[in-house]
Amino acid sequence: MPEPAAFGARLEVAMRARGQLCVGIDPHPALLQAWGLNDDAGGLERFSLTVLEAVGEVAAAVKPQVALYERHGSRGLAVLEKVLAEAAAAGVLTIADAKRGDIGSTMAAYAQAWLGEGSPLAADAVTLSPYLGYESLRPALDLAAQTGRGVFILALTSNPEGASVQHAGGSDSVARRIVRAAAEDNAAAGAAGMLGSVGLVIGATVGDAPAELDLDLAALNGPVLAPGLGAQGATGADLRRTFGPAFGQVLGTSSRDILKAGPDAAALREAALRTLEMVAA
Ligand SMILES: O=c1ccn([C@@H]2O[C@H](COP(=O)(O)O)[C@@H](O)[C@H]2O)c(=O)[nH]1
Repeated sequence: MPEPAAFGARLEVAMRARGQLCVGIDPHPALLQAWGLNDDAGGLERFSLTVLEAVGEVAAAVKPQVALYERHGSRGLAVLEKVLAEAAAAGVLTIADAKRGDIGSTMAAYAQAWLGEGSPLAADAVTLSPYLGYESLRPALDLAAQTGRGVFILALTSNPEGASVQHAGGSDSVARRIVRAAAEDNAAAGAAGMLGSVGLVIGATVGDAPAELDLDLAALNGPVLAPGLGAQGATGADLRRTFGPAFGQVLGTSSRDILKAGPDAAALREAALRTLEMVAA
């Protein structure tokens, strides 16, 4: 069977084959120190490539946290370019956690950077913030569709402060409108029986909010990236309770809880496998 081209289909195939786990690559200064690495570009590279080597064959995707590369300036971004290229060569999907969002003309430039063919920072998917208006993301939605890449749009974030914005609006909350808009984009693209490439971010920590806000995740027909496993306190049982029948669309994600097992690659891999078991249980 030829490899499906669109991101949603590629992610669905990876989740079926490997399970529903994305490992976050978050080179926090404290983790670099705990691994005996310098808080510089060299440390960043060693950290990131070790994580990739350890989990690249067991995770459905990896998610570099862009902020933690940006804090090292151009050298950090050069490391991120290398990590994205090595992940592609290793056959693991990449989600750049950049949370980009701006007016349309600037959004087009962000889209070219993270989703453009031949861009040194292009990932398989990027996280986007819709809080300048869902339609302001259109350049990224269009380019992702053209290049077979994907997006994850913040709907209900894992941090407690998110609710003040995302739950607002009564029975037709902000989050509900974002879910509906993403569903319409996936429906318009027609994913031929596979997940669409417009995904959402809904934290593993949000409890009953999807049901309380009447989010129609079946109609989304797209992937849901669920950060918050481990360090933020959420478990595999939380994922099942929060997402119910939509659990099959969910890609749980964990960073610090797995990364603290390093620098030994075998220990990192074991930590990822334990998290995978917890998600699957
Ligand atoms: O709602 C969100 C959106 C993104 N994140 C990001 O995921 C990781 C979580 O790291 P942990 O160490 O597993 O807590 C981090 O990069 C966040 O920026 C999120 O947590 N919540």
